[in-house]
Amino acid sequence: MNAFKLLSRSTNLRATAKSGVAPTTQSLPSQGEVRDPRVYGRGADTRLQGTKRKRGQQTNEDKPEDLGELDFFGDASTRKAKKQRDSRSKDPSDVHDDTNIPHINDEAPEDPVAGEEECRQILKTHKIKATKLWNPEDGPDETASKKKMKKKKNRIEEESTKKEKRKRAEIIPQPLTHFSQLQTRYHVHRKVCDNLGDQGYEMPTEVQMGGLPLLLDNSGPQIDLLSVAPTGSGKTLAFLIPVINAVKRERGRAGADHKEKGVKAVILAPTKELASQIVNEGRKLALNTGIQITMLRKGMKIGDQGTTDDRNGHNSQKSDENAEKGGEDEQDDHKSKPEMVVKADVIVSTPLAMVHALAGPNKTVGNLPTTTMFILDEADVLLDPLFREQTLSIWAACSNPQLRVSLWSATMGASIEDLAASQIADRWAALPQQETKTTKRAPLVRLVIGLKDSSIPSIHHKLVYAATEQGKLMGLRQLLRGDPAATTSSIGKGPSETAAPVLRPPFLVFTQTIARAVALHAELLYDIPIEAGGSSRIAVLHSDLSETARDNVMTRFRKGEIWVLITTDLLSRGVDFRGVNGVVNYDFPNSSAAYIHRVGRTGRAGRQGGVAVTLYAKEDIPYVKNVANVIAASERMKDVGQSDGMSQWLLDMLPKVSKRDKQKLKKGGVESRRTGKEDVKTRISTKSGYERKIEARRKGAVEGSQRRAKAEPQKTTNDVSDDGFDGFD
Ligand SMILES: Nc1ncnc2c1ncn2[C@@H]1O[C@H](COP(=O)(O)OP(=O)(O)OP(=O)(O)O)[C@@H](O)[C@H]1O
Repeated sequence: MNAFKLLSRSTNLRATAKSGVAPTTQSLPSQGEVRDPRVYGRGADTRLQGTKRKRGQQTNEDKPEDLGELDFFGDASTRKAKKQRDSRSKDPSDVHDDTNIPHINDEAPEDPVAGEEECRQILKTHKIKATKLWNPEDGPDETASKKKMKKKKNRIEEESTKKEKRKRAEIIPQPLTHFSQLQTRYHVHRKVCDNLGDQGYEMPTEVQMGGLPLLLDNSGPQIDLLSVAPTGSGKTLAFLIPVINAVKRERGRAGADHKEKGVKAVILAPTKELASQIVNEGRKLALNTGIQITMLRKGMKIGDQGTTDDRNGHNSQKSDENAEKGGEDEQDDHKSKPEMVVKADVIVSTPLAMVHALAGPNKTVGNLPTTTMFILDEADVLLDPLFREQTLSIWAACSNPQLRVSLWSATMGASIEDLAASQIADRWAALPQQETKTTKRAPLVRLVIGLKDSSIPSIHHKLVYAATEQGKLMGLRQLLRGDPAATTSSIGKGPSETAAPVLRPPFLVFTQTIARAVALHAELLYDIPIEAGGSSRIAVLHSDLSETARDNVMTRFRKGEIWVLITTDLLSRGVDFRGVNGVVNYDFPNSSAAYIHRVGRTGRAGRQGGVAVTLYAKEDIPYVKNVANVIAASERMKDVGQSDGMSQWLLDMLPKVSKRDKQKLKKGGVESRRTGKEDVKTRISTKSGYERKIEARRKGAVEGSQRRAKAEPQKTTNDVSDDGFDGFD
């Protein structure tokens, strides 16, 4: 099948008829919305049987504190305090808070309250697991004193203390099985629920089923949360709904005239693309609520912030590998722009932009005394050594003792969890005595959806051995042609290779560095026939492009004008393209987490049929096992008969990846592909070494003659150039 047949099928019906390309029977993510956005237990009927309640009737069970029999961590005083808060917020005289106005969703389906056993069953079906990592009932938290243990023997004590302390008690939140329960059960502001309905959201995903009941409270989240949920499973809504509702509730209580100034919530994301996407989602949710959500950009300052000395100092440098790793990309030229003061309820930012916004004169660092919600999206990247100092300095700037923190990612290693837990504990320990007397420390809860740090089971994973760089280029060209052979996995044993799903545009291609993405783009630019749109169908996106150029490429890809987008890990995290049919790892990912996030750009919101093809060469073999293990785990979660299989014998044969190799790979990717380290074998080009040598010689000759021409007096036009160079042939 040639590229024309494949790529023109969606641009010219006649061509399809002529080319006879049968419309694909393979289900594809690009075929539009799916009814069931969940990853696990799809199609399961999660209507709660429980004890029926009359339509519109508010029963005691509605209020969070009335989940007494399920109340997994509040003691009597907490429940009583919540009851007082709730009754206050429902004061009929409170004209600003229209909680009392009949809600649009009063026609909502029955919303029975389920018993613990039924909840447990639903949570099990959808692989939702919530555990408390720390709870006021557990007594003083040793975490803060962890740092005092210095010697090795203490470390052994620490381990046993940590294990003993971590009484991981499973908690059973009442799952949110329909968005209408946001109003009937959690009194989420009507306008927020209307906006959710207007966007067509009906059924909560697993992270929303488990996360929203934990975070929704009329006075704002009452817990700190670590949430690990698969890529494309709706984490953004899971943290935006509680934030917007809490700001709206507070506004209602304070009354519009006395709207308290200052930023109420800070959301951090590792890249501008992701931050911009979160702002868009948030604005759609906050429509007509009066809530301001703004993305912090270079040179912006935050209004109404306090100031503290820059005791911590912070490192605001940018590094190239930072950008490659899906890091942020701000240049340090923010000083050149006039400062714009931002006044918003919710600020979304990359760490660097926020650090610059907080930096004051004479090394003072501003603080955010009114911020009570701090959200880290892609938290494992934000707390990775590359960003850690910036992220922790922003966390420290959130000085409000009522601060609630939530961390979100599809991958969150134990070290990140421990770092977050100790940061929360240390922060509490550092609060002034009078604060801790009047403020109750929040429980720390961990919510895991499915198998932690794994890839969604709906994706078809293919590991293809290409031996050399040239082999990878050939393999990619086969994929462009839609050649089924190109997705024949070297270590998979699909039901039959011909059944192996074919990679269809639009798809993403990931390379290790910006230079390689640019080179690959140049190499493939003319592979797509003019009739199918030619070079306009393929583009490259990386952090060295201007903001305008990046926005333009993102828009064209989202519109479906671009079919193949070559990029670096800049787009591997969080960025949501609903209709991406697949992902090609042209260069091997730097870690299993990078693999999970890259391939997670497809198969989002329950879409089926996504394909992930990973090309690997000889130099990648030492690292393949990590990715193969992720694929094997994902295959095991597939429904019976759906699995593409993973040859266990080959898995066992693959060399184990040493800790040192893992760290080296994570830090800079495969050595021979690093910028400036490439050699003839790994450089991306079909020009042979000989051709490149000739070209370089010619280029040198041209430069030499240009230098001589500048040095000598102008010759008359009929003089023959004495360097014998007569132009390119
Ligand atoms: N309840 C829902 N029903 C249908 N679609 C949903 C629902 N919740 C979220 N989505 C859609 O799912 C897609 C992925 O959502 P989102 O980007 O929040 O995923 P994520 O978990 O943050 O992914 P990642 O781990 O890659 O950041 C988005 O297009 C969003 O509109």
